[in-house]
Amino acid sequence: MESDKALRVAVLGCGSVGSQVVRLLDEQAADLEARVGAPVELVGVAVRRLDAPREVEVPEGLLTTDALALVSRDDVDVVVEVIGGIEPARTLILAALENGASVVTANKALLAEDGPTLFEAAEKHGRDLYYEAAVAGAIPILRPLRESLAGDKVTRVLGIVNGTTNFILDKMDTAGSGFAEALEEAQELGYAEADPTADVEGFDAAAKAAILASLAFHSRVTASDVHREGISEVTAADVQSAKDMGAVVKLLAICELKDDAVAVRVHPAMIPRSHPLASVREAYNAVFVESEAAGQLMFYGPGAGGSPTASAVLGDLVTVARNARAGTRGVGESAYADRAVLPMGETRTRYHVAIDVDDRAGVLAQVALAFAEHDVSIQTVRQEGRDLDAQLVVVSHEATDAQLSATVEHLRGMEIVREVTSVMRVEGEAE
Ligand SMILES: NC(=O)C1=CN([C@@H]2O[C@H](COP(=O)(O)OP(=O)(O)OC[C@H]3O[C@@H](n4cnc5c(N)ncnc54)[C@H](O)[C@@H]3O)[C@@H](O)[C@H]2O)C=CC1
Ligand SMILES: N[C@@H](CC=O)C(=O)O
Ligand code: NA
Repeated sequence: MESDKALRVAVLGCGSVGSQVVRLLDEQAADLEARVGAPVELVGVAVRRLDAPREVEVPEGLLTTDALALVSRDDVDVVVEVIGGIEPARTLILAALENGASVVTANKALLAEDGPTLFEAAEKHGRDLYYEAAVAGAIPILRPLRESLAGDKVTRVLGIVNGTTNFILDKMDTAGSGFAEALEEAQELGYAEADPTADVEGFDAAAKAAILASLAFHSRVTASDVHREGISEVTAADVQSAKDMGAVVKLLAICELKDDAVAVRVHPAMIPRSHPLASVREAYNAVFVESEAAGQLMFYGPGAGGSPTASAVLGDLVTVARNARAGTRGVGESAYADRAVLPMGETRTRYHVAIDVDDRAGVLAQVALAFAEHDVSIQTVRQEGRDLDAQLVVVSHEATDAQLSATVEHLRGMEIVREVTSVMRVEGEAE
């Protein structure tokens, strides 16, 4: 790119995020030009259907249904990929890089599945690949990990990284909404993925956890390395059980460095209401980063939605444009540490278990014995009597996940246990 020449941008996909990118490119044109030092010009928008209703008016002549032809044009400097999914997004990004364009993408699914192929292509062709929007929407979290903390040793990343599930859990907790009703609202607000199963079953959060862990621990972590549980099995009883013990249910992504290995997991967990993550409402996200020298850092903001996500895309676009004008590239992949991935069974967690039992003498002792047999120590027990049965709510101390799940299986097989009504991990001490 010559110093006074416009930076020419192609946008792939004009849905929730793409339409807001197109809007901001138009509305902020003067400021973008001043910040980059050259005009930022939209030269094409690839869509699936020319006549589909859109949230933004795309200038005459810019729409095309041939995304491959658009990225293959020799006058495109940057391709913004906001189609999502694996294919054709991967083919289009690789074609763009091969053709000499830099790429800005929000596609966590692709980065978590096949990031190395994209990074290697960017390296090979000497182009930038930026993806701040892929994790926690508008929140600047990848750039801090990649750049600001590059001199520190990150040991843990913990957060709420999926807006849709946080929105649903929040509505279940505060408004008593049903799951389906809350999901529909999240979809209407543009938070959910094209297939909301990706949100609800934790795939989206797992992809983000893989990206966070790769950057934090300088090692390649893919979606398949992440232990994943979604929120489809979180019941109103779990939400109530959490309430009863002064806690709230959140879908957490937890990336930890254990000696030289990494442990990465996504699952619902109960956290105390006094914990900072408990106050993360609606589609907001929050990420805690712990590092040796800096200590604890917290990043908070809108984690989903077209406009917040477009903010992160535009930020990357400005960076890529500045790099291009300076004839340089930003930092590439840093995956020099080839770390093993710790199996979930070896990860240390705590469990909350609610059990319906016969209300008779010795029951509590038998339940305590079941925990002891698996070497799991109990932190608290609460008992509520009913007519002929009782509910015991046990919160364990930390043990391996394998010990804890074996304890639950043991309880399920006991004659005095009528039903295990709620099992959930517990995270975070009250702050
Ligand atoms: N919506 C959000 O809050 C966030 C979304 N993202 C990511 O941003 C990307 C886009 O997400 P959304 O805008 O929400 O999805 P969306 O489903 O609203 O938009 C995607 C658009 O791409 C179009 N498309 C599909 N195949 C195409 C093709 N071959 N050529 C041209 N257009 C095609 C679809 O018709 C649709 O309009 C995804 O990777 C998503 O994971 C990231 C952060 C937040
Ligand atoms: N579907 C995602 C969108 C942002 O990444 C979410 O709900 O967080
Ligand atoms: Na982000």
